Parts: sequence; C-alpha cells; structure tokens
Amino acid sequence: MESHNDFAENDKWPPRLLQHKMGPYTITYFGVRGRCGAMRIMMADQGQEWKEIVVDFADWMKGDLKATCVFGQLPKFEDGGFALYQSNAILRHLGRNHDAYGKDGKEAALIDMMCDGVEDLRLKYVKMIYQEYDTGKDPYVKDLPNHLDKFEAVMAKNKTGYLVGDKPSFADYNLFEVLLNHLVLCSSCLDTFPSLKSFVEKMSARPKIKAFLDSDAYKKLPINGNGKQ
Ligand SMILES: N[C@@H](CCC(=O)N[C@@H](CS)C(=O)NCC(=O)O)C(=O)O
Repeated sequence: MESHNDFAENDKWPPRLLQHKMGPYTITYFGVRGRCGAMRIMMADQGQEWKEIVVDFADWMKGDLKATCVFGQLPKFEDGGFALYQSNAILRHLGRNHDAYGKDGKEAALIDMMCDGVEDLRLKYVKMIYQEYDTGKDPYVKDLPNHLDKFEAVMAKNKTGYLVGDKPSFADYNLFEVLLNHLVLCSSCLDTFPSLKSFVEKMSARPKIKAFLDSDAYKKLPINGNGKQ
C-alpha cells in the first residue's frame, strides 16, 4: 500500500525530506539585513559558509529578476541547485539541514509556533518602519511590552535559555535577530524582561555569532531599506 507518511522511512528527527547534499548556499537579496538577518546569523552560528548576490534596487525595478521569483519578491535562497523563496521557509529548511528543528515532532510544532509568533512581531515592526515611522514609532515602543511579555513568559518557563528544547532552533535565531533590531529602536526595551535580556546576551556571546556581528559584512548593511531603524 502506498504510504502517505513522508517521514515513515526516517528513523531520526528532524526528517530529511530532501535527502540531499547541502549547499553551496547562496542568498540573493538587496543590500540590507531585512528578511535575511536571521538566516545569516543562523548560518554563521552553524559554521556554514554562503555566497551573497546583492541586487541593486534600480536593477530590480527593471523587472527581469522579479519575473523569475515565485512570489515576485526576494530573498531567494539556493541550496545547490534547489531554489527557495519566503524567508521563514528558508529558516525552516536550514533548521532541517542543520538539526535546529527540535528533537521530535512536538518540539518541531512548538518551534513552528514560536517562529510564527516572531513573524507577527516582525510584520508589526516592518509596518511601523516603512509606513508610519514618524507618527508610529512612539506608540509602537509604548505597546512593545505587550508583545515581548509573551516571549519572556515562554523563555522563562523553558529555563534552558532557548524558546524550545535545550539548543538554538531556527526560531531562536529569528527571535534573536528581531530583538537586536528592537534594541536599536529602543535600547531599554528589554530592561523589564530578564529572560529575553539574558537570551540576547547569551546568543550574542556565541563565538561564531559574535564574530559575525563584529564583521564588516554585517555592520555595513542597514537594518531596513528606507534607512529608518
Ligand atoms: N514573505 C516574504 C516577504 C518578502 C518581501 O517582502 N520582500 C521584499 C524585500 S524585504 C521585496 O522583495 N520587495 C520588492 C518587491 O516587492 O518588488 C518573505 O518572508 O520572504
């Protein structure tokens, strides 16, 4: 009988659905941190090299590359000959490739949940940055504790220093990157959230992350495409 369980032949978690040789990895994106910040930090921490193809916005506006992208947007991520779009799908792919997707199905589901929670916060942040920075920044910062407190509660409950399980998952890299951006927006935003503060300190101190955050490659890139931060 045909099996509809793609995981059936995997005795290990996470499932290696693609069963491929990893890499080389290539990111095609604009010259900003934007939606590639988290995946870059994750690859750096995993000791994984990648190539960057930086797209000039004027070239992008000509439309040729856009026409080849599944959703007409960047980033594009290539793993060897395999191309992917959508930044969170790319994070999940890296999670599978680098064993950063939990130890079992339940952890993987919780990691997905946390990543979606980070996405909700990122979307609010991006809307404020791109659509209403001048009038919206102060109310956004005022309301921020009502979003950060949810992550604080999860982090405090798990006690390992990570969102789920006892090592970083792709959701942790995603949260870490979004928190770094928020610390630029408001340097005191974590002062009332001890677990999140110590999470950021711990992630920042991981040697490969520290080296990446100190690199020119990271520092030269603006956080957002409109210069606001
Ligand atoms: N949901 C997508 C959003 C991608 C997105 O918004 N891409 C923007 C840059 S961050 C883009 O390509 N803008 C140019 C355009 O839409 O023409 C993801 O997470 O990758």
